[in-house]
Amino acid sequence: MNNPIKVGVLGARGRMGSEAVRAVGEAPDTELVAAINREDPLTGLVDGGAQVAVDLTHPDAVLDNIRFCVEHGIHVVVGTSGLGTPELDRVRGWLADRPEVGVLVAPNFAIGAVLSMRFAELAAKFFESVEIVELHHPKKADAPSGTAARTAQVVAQARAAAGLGAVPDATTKELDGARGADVDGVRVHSVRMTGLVAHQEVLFGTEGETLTIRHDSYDRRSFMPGVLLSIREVGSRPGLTVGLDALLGI
Ligand SMILES: NC(=O)C1=CN([C@@H]2O[C@H](COP(=O)(O)OP(=O)(O)OC[C@H]3O[C@@H](n4cnc5c(N)ncnc54)[C@H](OP(=O)(O)O)[C@@H]3O)[C@@H](O)[C@H]2O)C=CC1
Ligand SMILES: O=C(O)C1=N[C@H](C(=O)O)C[C@H](O)C1
Repeated sequence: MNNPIKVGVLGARGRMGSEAVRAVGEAPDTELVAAINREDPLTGLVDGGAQVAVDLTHPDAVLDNIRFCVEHGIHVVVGTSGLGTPELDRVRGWLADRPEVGVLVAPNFAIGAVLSMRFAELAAKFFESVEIVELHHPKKADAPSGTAARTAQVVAQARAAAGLGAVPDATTKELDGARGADVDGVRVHSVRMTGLVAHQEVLFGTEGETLTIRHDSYDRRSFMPGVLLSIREVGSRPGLTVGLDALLGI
C-alpha cells in the first residue's frame, strides 16, 4: 500500500472539523498530522508535513487559510461556505503562482446533495418557475447556505442556456425578505431551526405540475465519504475545482 496521505484539519474542534478528524484518523489511507484550532498557528500544517489541508472553519477565516496553504504547496479541500465568484477569482490568482497545487471547493460533501444539485440543473430548463428552500441548524453563520447559492447558480445558468427569461412573479408590495434572497434571479429562502442539520428543497413549477427535489443530511457523518474522496483526489487535480461532480463522474 502507498504511504497514507498526511492531512491537517482546520477548525478541528468544530461540528464538522471534529467529524473530519475522526474520519481521517479511521481511514486506512489517510493520517492526521495536524488538528488546527482558531488559536493555533497555521505553521502547524507545515510542521506536521501536511500534504492536504481540510478547511472547515468560518467564511471570515477561509481565504487566509487557503492562501497560506497554496503559498506553502499544500493542497486544500475547502468545505467552508461563503466563497463567491470574487473570492474564487482570488484563489485562482494565488494558484497562478503555484500551478502544481490543487484547491477543491465543495459546497456540499454529501453525495445525495451533489446529485440533487445535478438533478436540479437538469430539470431547470423544463420549468417556468423555480425557488429554493434551504433549512439548517440555528448555529449556522451564513445565509443562504453555500449549497443553495451554488444550486441557484447552476439552475440560473441552465435557464439562461435554454433561453428562459425571468421567473414569473407579480409581487409589487412586500415586507422586506418575504420573497427571500435573489441569487442570480432565483429566490432562496433560508430556515434556521433547532433539530435540523442540513436540508434543501428545489421547487420547480410549470403549467399543471410541480417537481420537488429534496435532500436531507440528518447527521454530519453524511459528509465524510465526500471529505475523504476529496482528500484522496485533490492532489491529482491541480488548479481550482468547484464541486464534487467531476470526482463522482457526473
Ligand atoms: N461543504 C460541506 O459539505 C459542509 C460545509 N460546512 C461548512 O463548514 C463550516 C464549519 O461548519 P461547522 O463545523 O458547523 O462550524 P463550527 O462553528 O462548529 O466550527 C467551525 C470551527 O472553526 C473555528 N473558527 C471559527 N472562526 C475561525 C477563525 N477566524 N479562524 C480559525 N478558526 C476559526 C471555530 O473555532 P472556535 O471553536 O474557537 O469557535 C470552530 O472550531 C461552515 O462554513 C459550514 O457552512 C458544514 C457542513 C458541511
Ligand atoms: O453549515 C452547515 O451545516 C452546512 N453548510 C454547507 C452549506 O452552507 O451549504 C453545507 C451543508 O449545507 C451544511
